[in-house]
Amino acid sequence: MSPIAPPSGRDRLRVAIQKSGRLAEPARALLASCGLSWRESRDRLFCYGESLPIDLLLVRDDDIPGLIADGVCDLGIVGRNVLSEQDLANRVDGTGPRFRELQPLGFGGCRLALAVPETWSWRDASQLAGKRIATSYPQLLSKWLADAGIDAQVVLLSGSVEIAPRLGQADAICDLVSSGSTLAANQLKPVQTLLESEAVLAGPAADFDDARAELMELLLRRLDGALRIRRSKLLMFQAPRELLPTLLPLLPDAEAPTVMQIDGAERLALQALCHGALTWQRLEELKRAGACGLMVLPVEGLLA
Ligand SMILES: Nc1ncnc2c1ncn2[C@@H]1O[C@H](COP(=O)(O)OP(=O)(O)OP(=O)(O)O)[C@@H](O)[C@H]1O
Ligand SMILES: O=P(O)(O)OC[C@H]1O[C@H](OP(=O)(O)OP(=O)(O)O)[C@H](O)[C@@H]1O
Ligand SMILES: [Mg+2]
Repeated sequence: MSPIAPPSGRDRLRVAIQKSGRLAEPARALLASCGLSWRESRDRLFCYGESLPIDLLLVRDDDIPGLIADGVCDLGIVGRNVLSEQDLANRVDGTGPRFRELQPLGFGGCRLALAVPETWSWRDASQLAGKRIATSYPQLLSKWLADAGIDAQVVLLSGSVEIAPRLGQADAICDLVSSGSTLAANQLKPVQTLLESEAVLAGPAADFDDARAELMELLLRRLDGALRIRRSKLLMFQAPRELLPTLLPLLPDAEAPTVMQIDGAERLALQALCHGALTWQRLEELKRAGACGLMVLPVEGLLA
């Protein structure tokens, strides 16, 4: 029997991820950091789970919600933008909800935004009334327009949406934005965010009632740990003892630091596990407040 046939025994978990594209490598790397390893099929479409009974199916990202809904896959890693669009479509045609978001995964960040030509002077969304808006996300756009009480025409395009105003196909667009450089290159400006997106773990609307429930719990627990480690950094620095009350409030998302005395009692060496973003700005603030020898180290493992 081919390993890609729909699973008959329900003692393995099948996770769909993007075969190639923006989410492919980060999805695989995240699952590998949860201790999963696989043996790849010759056609590179299926990866058999070796360390755990969790297999991968490598597909187009747009197919992932449908594969979950049809029970071909148990879970999937896909952008919230794709999941929400297909969820709305299912709700509109009366077949949904058929899947749900289980866990945001912290990569593939972007937003679905309305953008208009740079030459427009933008006041508010009522300016879109009667206009044509090009998008690959007709459900999300139509719902947003309906909620805002705006009557506009949705023009469906499957790609290269940003060029539509220049080609005279549309007056405005609604597409994914990350750095904003594609909009700028097409003389467009973002004016309204419809959805903040990132890659998410998706699963079926109903809970599993067999061995997959336990496997899913295990995967969610490991994902939670792996994501926490990714966000965590170990910060080390030295400071005069009397500056401690000034420095500690600059570490709001740190656990209680380990404090060691050096040079008698006057100088301290500190190490703090920080769970938020340790930006350059934050490090500069600490330095200005008297910390020196600042060092940020990645965390490889955490066991509370
Ligand atoms: N500019 C961006 N920055 C960050 N994330 C993005 C960006 N554009 C898209 N994404 C996210 O990555 C997902 C996959 O994008 P990609 O361009 O690889 O998709 P695709 O071309 O539809 O791939 P496929 O061939 O699998 O259908 C998007 O659905 C979105 O969630
Ligand atoms: O704000 P930016 O950083 O410029 O990113 C936004 C662009 O990225 C995505 O396209 P992608 O590069 O994946 O091309 P494609 O969708 O046409 O394949 C998206 O559809 C936008 O066009
Ligand atoms: Mg796609």
